[in-house]
Parts: sequence; C-alpha cells; structure tokens
Amino acid sequence: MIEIRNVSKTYYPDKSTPIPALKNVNLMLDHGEFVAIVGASGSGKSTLLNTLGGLDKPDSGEVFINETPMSTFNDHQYSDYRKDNVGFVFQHFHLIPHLTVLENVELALAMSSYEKKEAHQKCVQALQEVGLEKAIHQKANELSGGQQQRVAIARALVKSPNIILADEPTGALDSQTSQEIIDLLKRISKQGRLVVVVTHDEAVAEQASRIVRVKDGEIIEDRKQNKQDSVQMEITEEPSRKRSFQLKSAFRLSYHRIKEKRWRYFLVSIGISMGICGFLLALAFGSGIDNYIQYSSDKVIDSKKLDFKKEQDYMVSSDYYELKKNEHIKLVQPEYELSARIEKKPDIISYDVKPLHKEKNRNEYALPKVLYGQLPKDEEHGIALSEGTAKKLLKEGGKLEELIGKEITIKFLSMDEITSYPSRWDTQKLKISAITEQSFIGKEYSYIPYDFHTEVVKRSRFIGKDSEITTNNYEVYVDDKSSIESVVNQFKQSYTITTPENVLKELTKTFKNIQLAITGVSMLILLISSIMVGIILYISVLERRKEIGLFKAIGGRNREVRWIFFSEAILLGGMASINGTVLGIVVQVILNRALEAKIHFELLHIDVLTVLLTIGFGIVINVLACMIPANQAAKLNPIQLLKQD
Ligand SMILES: Nc1ncnc2c1ncn2[C@@H]1O[C@H](COP(=O)(O)OP(=O)(O)OP(=O)(O)O)[C@@H](O)[C@H]1O
Repeated sequence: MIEIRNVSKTYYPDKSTPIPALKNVNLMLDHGEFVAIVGASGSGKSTLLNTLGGLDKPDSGEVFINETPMSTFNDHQYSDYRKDNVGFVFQHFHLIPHLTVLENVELALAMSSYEKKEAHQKCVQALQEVGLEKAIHQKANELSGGQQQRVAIARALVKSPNIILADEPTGALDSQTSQEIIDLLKRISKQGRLVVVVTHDEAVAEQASRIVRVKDGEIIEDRKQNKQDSVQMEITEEPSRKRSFQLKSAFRLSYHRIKEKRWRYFLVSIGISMGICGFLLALAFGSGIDNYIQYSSDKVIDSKKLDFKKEQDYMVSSDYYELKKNEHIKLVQPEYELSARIEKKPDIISYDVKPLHKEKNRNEYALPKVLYGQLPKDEEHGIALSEGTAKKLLKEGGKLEELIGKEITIKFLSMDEITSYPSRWDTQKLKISAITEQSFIGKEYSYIPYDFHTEVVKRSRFIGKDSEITTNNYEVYVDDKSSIESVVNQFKQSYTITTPENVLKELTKTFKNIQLAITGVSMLILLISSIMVGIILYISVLERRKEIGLFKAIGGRNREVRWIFFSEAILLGGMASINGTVLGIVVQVILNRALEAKIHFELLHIDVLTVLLTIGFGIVINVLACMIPANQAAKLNPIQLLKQD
C-alpha cells in the first residue's frame, strides 16, 4: 500500500551544517498493520511519519502510494492525498479549544462535499467509535486529556482514511489512558486501516503488530509480531470526495476567535467604524449637494438670468440696444444693490436691498420664496424682508407673521457719485409686505419694487429722475435656458458673462470643499485603521499557527488557509462597517433635524444603496488589509506549525 524506497532527507537549519534526518530508508507498509516507529529523540521518527503523510518531501528516493510515485504529485495533489487518505493524530491533540467536540470533528470534513446531514452522521459515528457520543456538545477544553485524544482520533477517522498516522499519541497521557488510546488504535487497525504510531514508549511499541526501530535516520530493525493481531477485516474503501471547501468552517473558527479576543477586536473596530461613518456621511453629503443644486436651481438661481459685466467701462445706452437686438434676450436691466439699515436701539440691523421684478415680469423669472404676506406691488412703498433680517427685528417671543403690515423706518446709504464714498443716510418709511425664505448659503437680500428701488438709487447718488444710473453690471434675461449658449457665444468677447451654471458652481463650492474634507479625513482614518487591521491579523497568524497547521494536515490548500483570515477580516470589517453605518445614520438624523428649520432641503441623504455600498467598502478594505498576513499564513510549513507547543 505504501512503499518507501531509498528515501533520504537532510535539513539545513542554519544553511551550512547539514542534519541528516533520514538515510536511504526502505519500508513497505500494508492495510491492517499497526506499526510502531521507535527510536531515540532526533533519530528521524517524525520525519519518516511526515513523509508517509505527504507533509514532508524527501530529497531523494521515492514514496509510492498504491504504486503511484508521490514525486509526481503537485501541491494540490499532496493536499488531496492528505484530505482523502490520511488522518493525523498528534501528541498535543491540536483541538480548537473553544469549539465543541462535534465541531472539532466536523472540521476534518471542511474540505469535502458532504451534505450537512451526512456530515453530521459521519461525525456522530466517528465519536461513537471512540466512545464519546455523549460528549458531542461539550467544549473541547472541558475534556480530560484522554478524551481530547479520542476526539482527535475521531477527527482523523471521520474521513474514513486508510492511513492513520499518530505522532506520540500517548506522550501527554497517563499510563491507563495511554493503554485505552492504544487499544482504540489497535481496534482501528483491525478494521483494515494502516495505523502508524511514533513512540518513545517500548511498552506501547510491544503491542504493535510490527516494530520499526530507527537510529540516526536509518532503520536498524523491522520486526513483525503478534501475528494473531494481523487478522483483519477488509475496510470498505470510500471513493474520494470531491473537494468543496466549507466556508462555514472558516467563519466559525474566526467567529470564535473574535469572540475570544473581543476587546482587542473591539478597539480596532472603533477606528474602522469612525472611518466608515465619515465615508457614509461624505456620500450622504454628496446627495445633500445634489439636493441643494436642485433646490438652488428651483429657488435661488434664475436659470434664464445672465450677468454681464464690463471690466473697463460703464455700460451705456448703445450696449443696452446692442443686447436688446438679440432675439433671445427678453429683458435687460442695470444691476445694483443698496445698503440699508434699520436702527433698533441699541442694535443696528444692516442688510442689502435688491429690486423686485416688475409685476408684468414676475411670472417669467425667479422670485424669492414668500413665507408670510405678499410681495409688494409695483407702486407700493413696501419691502419684502428676508427671514434673517426679520428675525432680528422681532421682539422676544414675537411671531414673524405679526410683522406683516407694520411700518418701519429704513435708512438707505447714499454714495458720492464721483468718489463712491458713503456720504449720508436717506431715511424712508416702508411697510413690511412680505417675509421671504432665508437662503442657506450666500448673501441675504431684502426686496423693494423695481421703480422704487431705481428712485432710491438715483436719490442716493444725487442724480436727476431722468438721468441714467451708471453701472458696469447688467442683468440679462433670455427666453429659455437653451438660448444661453448662443447668447454667451455672441457676447463673450465684449463682456464677462456669468451664467446660472457658474453661479451654481460658486454656490456649491463650499459644499464640495466640505465633502472633500470629510472624505479626506475618513480615508485617512480608514487607512490608519486598515494598517491596524493588518497588524492585528498578523498577530492572529502568529496566534493561530496551530489552526493553520491543522488545516493543512487535514488536506487544506493554501487558498483555503487564506480563507481562515479572509473570514476573520470579513467578520471584523462587516461588524465595524455596520456599527459605523448605524453611527452615520444617527448623525444624519440628528443633523437633518437640527437644520430642519434653517435650510429647506435635506442636507444629508442616506439610502439603502449607499448603506450597502458603505458596508461593502468597509469589508473590501479589511480584506485588502488582510492580504499580506493571509498570504504569509498560507506559505507556512505545517510541520513547523504543528511542532510548536
Ligand atoms: N525542520 C527542521 N529543520 C531542521 N532540522 C530538523 C527539522 N526537522 C527535523 N530536524 C532534525 O532532523 C532530525 C530528525 O528529526 P525528527 O523530528 O524526525 O526526529 P524524532 O525522532 O521524531 O525526534 P523526537 O522524538 O524528539 O520528536 C533531528 O536532528 C532534528 O533536529
């Protein structure tokens, strides 16, 4: 069944001094044998056992498995050989302490395509065989040494391998328990399996059907005994199971590990949660910007309005007529603002005043949104105060609507026409006709009727009623948004033109900068957290060496070993991202509520897609952070890993 022909193996621990572990070893082993490999420490027993188990490869010579030379195996075939043919039993059991007895045994089937029910049945059967069917739900670390070794034997048996390899299986047990384990292994060999036991203990060796004595890497004795024991039943060989990795096993291991080291993982997850929360808010803010753009396009910015500016000169009548000649231009008005103040002792309320469109144009172009009252008519001496200014006027406990109809004294600032220096205050009594919505960003304006505004400007500049007001800014209104491009193209040589799009860009600049800052900070936090995750998982690789070794010994491939760590990263990332997302949603609700009265659109908007995207992003970052430690784990040598105590 297994033949070892002229096998030699030399180790070079410090690269120069060779340590020969096996020298020209020849051995043939068959079904149903119970072989004891004995010898002094360092004689090469474990190396021989590991070579039989496909964990170690010889330097020269050949190992044949049912006449197939192992040297033809690639790494995957070695793993498959361990998965289907070999069950390992170790001196220190190598059970996962926080898993139950059943879960420990199930682990051996993690690489095979068994149905859940079938797998369960096989595990229970294996545990019955070792006499532990009553303890299946007990935690492995609650068992005695002998019981733990029985679980380890059940784990080796559950795949129905035809070879059981046991390295000092009684080394950590008292003599009575040792005898029970040896009896168990003997029984297993009588089922027709090959059982190879490495032992120091001559009393154990004497019970084997064959003793192979090793000294300095050579077989010095190969003796068959207890002939009656070699009478055996034929095992019904199971066909090899298709490889199918049960991700569930990797996740179960990682879940238990995270539970065990919860404080460590909790601290690391705070960083990820904060970063993810920031990331979510940045996305939510992005939707807020879209809302703001929508709001501004509807309410703040007139989509048909262009601002024309002459850089050097004042605009004159010829400019005006030139503009009016364009068929798309419907209205041209000079643009100027007035500075005004209301004296409410001891305070002075200062604000700027713009003209309202004439009534005939009000249906065509954007108007400030009225909260209370009505916009003043053309001939009225009324003012539409902005919400912010109106609030300053209110007496404590007063309501905004109570201001409507009240008369107030407003002082408009007059300028010296030549020097442009403010020279005196022009006092007017005006009725408060309306209160308009406060704009969230940009300047607040109050409005007075167009002609009245022109009159105040002329008076403030000391010019006659029939004179033109000099300005270098014109408001130009077109018939439709679609005409803007052609108008701009025609006049861009002579004027600096600001389109509604430019205005919007300017208005959203602050938002974009805030969003950029939040994104930047959250990315920085995520970068630092992912480095921390990488470090934590690197520590995890060091601490989970036994699990990695075990996974490889039961036939796990490198890819599957990586999954032990990916599952850890996914669980950690998933939990931290969910926490971060919940935190983000809480911040969103609080901020939106707090700003509800001040702004008229949703500043932060989170939808299901954003939530899923954020959680996915958090998980991806964690998986990326775990790449290096996971690859490192996959490359580790199982023999070294299993040797550590
Ligand atoms: N990975 C390794 N690197 C370097 N030397 C090694 C390695 N594995 C084994 N050796 C050396 O090879 C020799 C045989 O080791 P092996 O573990 O097979 O002996 P053993 O008989 O099983 O010993 P023990 O009973 O103490 O476990 C020893 O001298 C050991 O130091």
